[in-house]
Amino acid sequence: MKHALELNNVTASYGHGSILHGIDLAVPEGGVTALLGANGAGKTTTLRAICGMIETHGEVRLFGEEITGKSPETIARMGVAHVPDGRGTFTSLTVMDNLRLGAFTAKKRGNFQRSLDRVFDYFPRLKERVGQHAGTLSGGEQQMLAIGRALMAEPRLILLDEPSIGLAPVIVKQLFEILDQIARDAGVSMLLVEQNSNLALKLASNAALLEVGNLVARGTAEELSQNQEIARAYLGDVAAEGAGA
Ligand SMILES: Nc1ncnc2c1ncn2[C@@H]1O[C@H](COP(=O)(O)OP(=O)(O)OP(=O)(O)O)[C@@H](O)[C@H]1O
Repeated sequence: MKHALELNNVTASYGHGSILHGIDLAVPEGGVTALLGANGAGKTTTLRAICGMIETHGEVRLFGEEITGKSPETIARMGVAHVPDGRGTFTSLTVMDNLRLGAFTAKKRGNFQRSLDRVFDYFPRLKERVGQHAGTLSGGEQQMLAIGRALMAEPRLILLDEPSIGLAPVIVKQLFEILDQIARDAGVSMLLVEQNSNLALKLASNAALLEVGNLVARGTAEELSQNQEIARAYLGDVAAEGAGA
């Protein structure tokens, strides 16, 4: 199987003591992989390590090419788009200007209008609000904008950090349907960090579980859903009753 992303024995730190203790992880090309784990397990840190934002050792490969130690700008230009937790949109800029900034790394490779049309197809709400300041959007709209901005870069891999956080269940449902659509037809691979494990495992084809900086389980989303121990710890009682029964 071809991999969009591979992490081999990756350690990462914020300067004192390692947070990731030698993790191995793979994201198959064209699929969604969920990275699960409790608060503080190191999920966000893993995404930052992939993006080149923190000190990282071991081997990070993007479509086979080693990117360990490269700058965040280089990694972005190589096709990685990061949608951070907290969304990271520029609140004082309009929706359109945020989308323009997203296209910055795609200038040579892409077609601005085609990308914009595609983003508006996925998120018609953004088209209705092109002139509005991002800071005045609802939480769901801001998340749409963050994902739309990532798509403007025409990425090969999107790293999504807790897209569901702070959103009402009905908005989360809509958002995940669109993510599913994007994964199916945009030819992009995704690594999805989510606290909402049930939701993540429905969208993902593969999943991995982090516990305090160690990767303790990997497999298909179905395998992880069926694992009784994981179901008890991360998926709630109902799932635990169903798993392994
Ligand atoms: N900028 C930082 N400087 C120092 N330590 C940090 C920094 N950011 C995170 N950490 C530490 O790294 C560990 C992993 O944090 P991380 O944010 O990666 O976890 P997480 O799995 O994403 O958790 P959550 O689901 O709560 O966001 C935590 O112990 C945290 O305190």
